[in-house]
Amino acid sequence: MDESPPIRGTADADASASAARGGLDSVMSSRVDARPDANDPLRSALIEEAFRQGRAGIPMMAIAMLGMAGIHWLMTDTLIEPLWLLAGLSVVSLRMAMVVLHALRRERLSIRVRARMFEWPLMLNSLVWALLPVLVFPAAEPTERLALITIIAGLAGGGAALLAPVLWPSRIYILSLMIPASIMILDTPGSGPVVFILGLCFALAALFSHSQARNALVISQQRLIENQSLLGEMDEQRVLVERLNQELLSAQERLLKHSLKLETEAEERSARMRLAISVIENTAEGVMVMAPNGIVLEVNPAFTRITGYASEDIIGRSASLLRSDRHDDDFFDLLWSRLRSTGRWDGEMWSRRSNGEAFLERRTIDVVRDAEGIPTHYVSVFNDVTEDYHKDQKLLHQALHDPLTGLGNRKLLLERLEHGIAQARRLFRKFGVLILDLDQFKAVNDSLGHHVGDQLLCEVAARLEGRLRASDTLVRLGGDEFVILMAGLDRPGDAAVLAHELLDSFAQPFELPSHRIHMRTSLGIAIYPDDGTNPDVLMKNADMALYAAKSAGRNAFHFFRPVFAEQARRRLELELALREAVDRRELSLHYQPKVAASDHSVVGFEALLRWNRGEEGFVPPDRFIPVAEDCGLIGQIGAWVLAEACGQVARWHREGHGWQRVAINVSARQLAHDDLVGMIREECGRQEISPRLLEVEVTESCVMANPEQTGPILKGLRDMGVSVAIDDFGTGHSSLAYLRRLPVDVIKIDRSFIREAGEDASAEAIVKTIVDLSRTLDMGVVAEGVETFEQAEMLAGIGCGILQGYCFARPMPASEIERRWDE
Ligand SMILES: Nc1nc2c(ncn2[C@@H]2O[C@@H]3COP(=O)(O)O[C@H]4[C@@H](O)[C@H](n5cnc6c(=O)[nH]c(N)nc65)O[C@@H]4COP(=O)(O)O[C@H]3[C@H]2O)c(=O)[nH]1
Repeated sequence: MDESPPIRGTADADASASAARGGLDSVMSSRVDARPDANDPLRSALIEEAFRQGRAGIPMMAIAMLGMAGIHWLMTDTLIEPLWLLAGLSVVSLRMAMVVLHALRRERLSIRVRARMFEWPLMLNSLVWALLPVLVFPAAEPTERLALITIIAGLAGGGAALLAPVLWPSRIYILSLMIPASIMILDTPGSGPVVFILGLCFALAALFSHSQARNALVISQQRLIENQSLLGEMDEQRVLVERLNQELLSAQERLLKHSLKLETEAEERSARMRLAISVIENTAEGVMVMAPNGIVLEVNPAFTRITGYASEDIIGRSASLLRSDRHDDDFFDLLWSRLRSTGRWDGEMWSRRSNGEAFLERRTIDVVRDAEGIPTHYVSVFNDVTEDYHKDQKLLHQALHDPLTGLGNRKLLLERLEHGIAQARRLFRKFGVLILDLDQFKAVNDSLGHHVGDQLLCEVAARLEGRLRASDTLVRLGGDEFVILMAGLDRPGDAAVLAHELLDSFAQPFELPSHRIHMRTSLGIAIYPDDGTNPDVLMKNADMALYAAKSAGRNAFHFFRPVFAEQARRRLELELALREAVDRRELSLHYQPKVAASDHSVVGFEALLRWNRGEEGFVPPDRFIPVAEDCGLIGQIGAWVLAEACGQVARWHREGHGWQRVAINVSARQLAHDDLVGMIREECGRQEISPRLLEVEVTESCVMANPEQTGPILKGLRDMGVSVAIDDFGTGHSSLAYLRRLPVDVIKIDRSFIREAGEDASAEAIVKTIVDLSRTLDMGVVAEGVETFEQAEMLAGIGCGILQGYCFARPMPASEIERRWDE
């Protein structure tokens, strides 16, 4: 068989059809399938058509066979016809089986197999038909032959149409029917040659009509295929279009969603933008946006509020307009280099407002860059911290300065000391520390009130400051203590010069709004590095020098001497021992009688404190009482003295000695700090003795230092019945006006006057004056330190009623008193 025409696309379908119409050759060249797996839709369609037409032709074929065999068999009654019929029907069955098989398995079979399934049974069928004339004609009658050939011709004609889908098997089929029959009829008498020729002609006509039918079928199949292909393509296009439509729809949907999202985002962005703008507009911090060249592009209202520049005054101008002269170029170089390297600068800087006023701002500058990282803007956010700065400065000043005088305080002193020492060490210079303490300042404070005391301190501070160099430092340590640091000393003598000047400056009284006050001062001086190389040691040594100056009689200055340290050490030792002495009961009271000048009878006793340190013997009260006063032990000791003396008075009274008063000594500190009146009342209550049996001796200097404070206390004592005596009278500077007003019962003339009275007429005159004074003031008078009978006589002569002294008895323990006076 020839090659079947290739399947053409839609574009050349018409050309293919005309080619098919154009000639038998082209049609003949179409065959069912020459290649095993050729994917040939035309061939496939022709095979399909062949099977389809076969479904109608094959039953007809079976009927024709039955008819032919039946007719002839009835006439001849031989076995040939049944056998032929059997063979024929077998072939027909085979073809039918192929038809069914094809219908069922068509999809899985190749075109070639499908073609063979149709062609080969057809060839067998052709053979069966070719045998029929050969088997039947020799014995058949002429009419019978004519009838058979007519039927055969009919079958051949029908096959020409029905077998149009296949080419050569159809032609073989037609020729197999017509050629044997025509040949076998040739010897038929009469009509044989004519029928022979007619049979050949019919065979040719059948072949021709088969070609025509096939040609038409091929063309129609091709068109059908083309149409189907077109339909398929159309379907594909439609599917494609639908898919595209779907994609378009979903793209539209996505686009819609995206645009909605973009719209939402744009709305959100614009809302955020509005919010950001409103934040920037309303923030308390100044905001300034600058171009990379420093030109201001935008500012917010806070900027205007802080700097005073309205936006129209600053926008378009250089930000350097705000620059103050408080930073040098190095500052700004550092700022820009930090900004360039890190993208941000933050810190504090001084800027200038539009009115020229400098202000401190805490500023952050950020670099804004584009996608390529090139700076496009600088955004500066700042707030005015000038007020905070001034507050901090004020706090710092407060932390380092004395609020009353405005001078530096202890903290500043330590800072300056450290700095001064470091500097002196570096420059190999000396450095002076002068501690200054006002003499009797407490008296001013107590007598005139703290307000006046404060005024005095301010005046003192101002006077001291006026005497110092700028390089010196003056601080107030607290109370009435001042410290001067003298930097850059060449020799210690320079400090002495200043000390002299300062002492001299105190010669003039201080004029306060309501008072004129004479005030003196004492100074202690320590020199770096001679007297110490660290602040603590220098301060301690200067303090010791001050103590020495005060001990030496005040209104003086002292340089530190190592001996002071030794004295201080001993003092400290004494203090520690005294603390233990109280616990160890090393303290005791001795009693010295007071006698009547008239008959030397005992009228009372003075209780005098004794400290027996065992192996070291008795420590004089003059040594340890100032220590007890300084270290605060005097309160505890005084309470013990009071209790002990009251207890002794109670015992003596219980024992019926009948002695009168016992005097106890009370220090200035006890008067100032303890509730003396309450203590005595309580103690008398506890011992069940009358306060009238007690006398309190207070030194004249203590009373006169602060008569306003001591006056009420003494009055309280007197109101209770306690007798009040002024001790060491004549040594202090008693104001007669005060003395008159003070609630005093007894004046004790200091023993120094008594001692001198016998030798010095003026001393005797003083004693007489005091005695007269006491009489005038209606006070008792006691002469202490009476050592001789001459003194006793003289005192009795001038009217001194009571005498006390070694002349009569030394201070002695209570047991000794009892033993001597009981005798
Ligand atoms: N040269 C000489 N001295 C005589 C004579 N008669 C008495 N004295 C001494 O004179 C001092 C009198 O006491 P004061 O003037 O109150 O002076 C006392 C007093 O101010 C203080 N004192 C003594 N005991 C106490 C006490 O318990 N409390 C307080 N706060 N001070 C006391 O210690 C000072 C010294 O006391 P004392 O050493 O006991 O010295 C006593 C006494 O022993 C004499 O004829 N010649």
